[in-house]
Amino acid sequence: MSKLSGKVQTVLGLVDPDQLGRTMTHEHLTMSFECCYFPPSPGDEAVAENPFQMQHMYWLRQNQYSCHENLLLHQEVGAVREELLAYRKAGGGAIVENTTTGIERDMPTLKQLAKDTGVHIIAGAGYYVDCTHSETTRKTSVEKLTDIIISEVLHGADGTDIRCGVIGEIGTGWPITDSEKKVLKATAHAQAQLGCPVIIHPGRDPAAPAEVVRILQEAGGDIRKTVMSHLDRTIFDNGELLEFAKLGSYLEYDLFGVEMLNYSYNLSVDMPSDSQRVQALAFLVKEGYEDRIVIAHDIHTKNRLTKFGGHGYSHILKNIVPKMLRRGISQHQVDKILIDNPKEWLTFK
Ligand SMILES: CC(=O)NCCS(=O)(=O)O
Repeated sequence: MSKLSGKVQTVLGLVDPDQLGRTMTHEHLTMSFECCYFPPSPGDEAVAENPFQMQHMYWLRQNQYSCHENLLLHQEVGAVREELLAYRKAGGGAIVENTTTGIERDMPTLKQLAKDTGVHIIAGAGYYVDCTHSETTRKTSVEKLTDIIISEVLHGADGTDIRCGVIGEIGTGWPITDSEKKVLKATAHAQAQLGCPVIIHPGRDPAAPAEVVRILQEAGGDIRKTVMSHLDRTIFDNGELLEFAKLGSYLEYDLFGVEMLNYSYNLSVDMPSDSQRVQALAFLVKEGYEDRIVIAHDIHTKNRLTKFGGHGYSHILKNIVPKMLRRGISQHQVDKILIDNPKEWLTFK
């Protein structure tokens, strides 16, 4: 049995799973999303150059990916520190920081934030989507990628001795590219050796989550210990959702706070509102999946911080939990979603 077994690995070291408390399973505290810049519509260029003004706030909320500066979350460490202190005050205990190689993971800053705020921070190992893979990553074998991921968990990431406690978010698009398939296989191999949690960013197609599960399973991954992220922008039909749920992964609704008319990355998608997200949770609970649901905000742009008029990391605790209770999800079920399920997932086998 490894020394990780039965523990959760935070950036400050191993902790007893009961110490975590309420946990957001998919956030970012410092990262760059420049890789996914989406040019503004003709005529909007001037606003996009100077978006952080009251009269531009609605535009920014609707076009968060069309402004370079908005994508540089790593410039806001001070604001994030304040937010984490507020998150603790609101009853939060832990945050899974999903920034992987390709979107500027910053392990020393995560460690400092954990020290400064008392929030348990669990960092992610592995690689983001194909367009962020370096030439070296593309040429690296599955075996070598597996070794790198394992080393990020056992010894530390990015030349530090600060260790990751989860693999992911592992980025995939649609269709899944060869390089992404290689990373998925390495993820499954590493998970089989470490008994660790995994979290996946699927492509924007209803078939994408199940295809990822198939690849992981074939490579020996543990689907019961895997979170499928971003279901709110990926599977819209309740029948398809139940079909996917049967495969056994954790089901993550992680875009709480995002309400937009046009989803730049897939205009055929109608991004749900927070009310619709709560309806999806209530549906899954009614269908017996209360042990498999996890939730978060996936904050990855500046405009979503309270400093810039956004909802911040405490939105779920302050606003969504009361709404869940009003829509028939019991306090016991809320606690499962926020405390017990993340704890089970994050504990090494
Ligand atoms: C950082 C990240 O991957 N966020 C997800 C954005 S998406 O629009 O839900 O794909």
